Amino acid sequence: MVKVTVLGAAGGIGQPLSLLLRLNKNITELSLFDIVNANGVATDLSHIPTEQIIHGFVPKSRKDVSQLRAALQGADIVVIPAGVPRKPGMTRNDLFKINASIVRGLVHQAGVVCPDAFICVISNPVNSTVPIAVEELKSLGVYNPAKVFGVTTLDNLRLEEFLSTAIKGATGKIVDSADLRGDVISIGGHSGTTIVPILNAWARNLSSEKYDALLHRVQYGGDEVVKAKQGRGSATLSMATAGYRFVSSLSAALREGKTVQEVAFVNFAQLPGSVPDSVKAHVEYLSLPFSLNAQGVQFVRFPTISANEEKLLAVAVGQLRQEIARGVNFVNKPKL
Ligand SMILES: NC(=O)c1ccc[n+]([C@@H]2O[C@H](COP(=O)([O-])OP(=O)(O)OC[C@H]3O[C@@H](n4cnc5c(N)ncnc54)[C@H](O)[C@@H]3O)[C@@H](O)[C@H]2O)c1
Ligand SMILES: O=C(O)C[C@H](O)C(=O)O
Repeated sequence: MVKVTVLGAAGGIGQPLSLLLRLNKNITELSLFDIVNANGVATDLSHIPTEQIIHGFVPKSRKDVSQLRAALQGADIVVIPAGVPRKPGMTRNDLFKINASIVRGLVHQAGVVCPDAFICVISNPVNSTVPIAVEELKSLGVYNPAKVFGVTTLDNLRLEEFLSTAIKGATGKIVDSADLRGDVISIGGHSGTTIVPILNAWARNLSSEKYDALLHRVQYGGDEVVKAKQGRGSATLSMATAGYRFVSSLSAALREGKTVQEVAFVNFAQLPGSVPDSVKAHVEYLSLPFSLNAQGVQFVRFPTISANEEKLLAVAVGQLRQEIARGVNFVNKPKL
């Protein structure tokens, strides 16, 4: 049995993500929570014939946590796309003021109700909201580094798709983006220069101009969507696809007992792995590839990277340090 709870299920990401999760046979129960309309979304999805149990939960008042707790009861996986998205001209860090408290409040209840669950944070700024989740779980004494993730899968989807397109443009070769999965990966964080695409031998297909264009597109793919949506939000459908890819991997690990390979933003400091001391000296969090089973992350693998990618990572780490510290301080600031 695998129960998934989506917090923010009625939103632009929440709805298509919930639809995809509704169709996944490894997920036996789907619980949808939002401050608005989660019952409507759950009722709509409940008409799709599957064996899955589905329920929607909406708070009865501003202070009511009973519905959130009911939604979280028995959850194996908690996915959090709750919060505000960007508008043109904003950075992800501009969302901190609102989303930090939302994520902290939701993770607090998850830590109380389902402390063993996998926690998957989608809400931005991921580089700060994940440290917030971690510090909140630490304060409750239920933190398990093997089970808390920032969902950076969209950076990998973008890299696979944009690289496949760039190779076709540069060489005429057709490379199915599915064949790039796992071979090219975005590491680092989830914003601008903190995103570091690792291309392996595929880099040889691109001139330096084409490489620079690809790098910019992967690092600023989010801005491309925000601009195109003209004030009506940020990536939702591609993000739902990305979130689904990540959650379906976790579900397969839980239901089928598989060991899966995934990439996400993790606190690697206490996890077994091959992260070099030169990186560990600066940050405790990075998006990195890892193997995962039903107990969580088993081994974090630091990929082989080129000299140029090393330089990009140094820039990423400098920026990440500040964004991680902002999240940590938000939870640990002294109470006045
Ligand atoms: N990690 C990524 O790669 C990635 C990609 C795209 C978007 N995002 C982020 O995901 C978040 C959501 O984006 P969206 O487009 O779905 O926004 P949206 O506004 O369409 O949906 C957000 C939903 O969250 C709900 N919500 C707000 N406060 C809540 C609370 N306390 N409890 C439960 N639900 C609450 C809202 O009612 C709304 O339905 C944004 O922060 C966005 O920046 C992250
Ligand atoms: O760009 C955003 O604000 C949303 C998301 O983080 C993305 O990468 O598309």
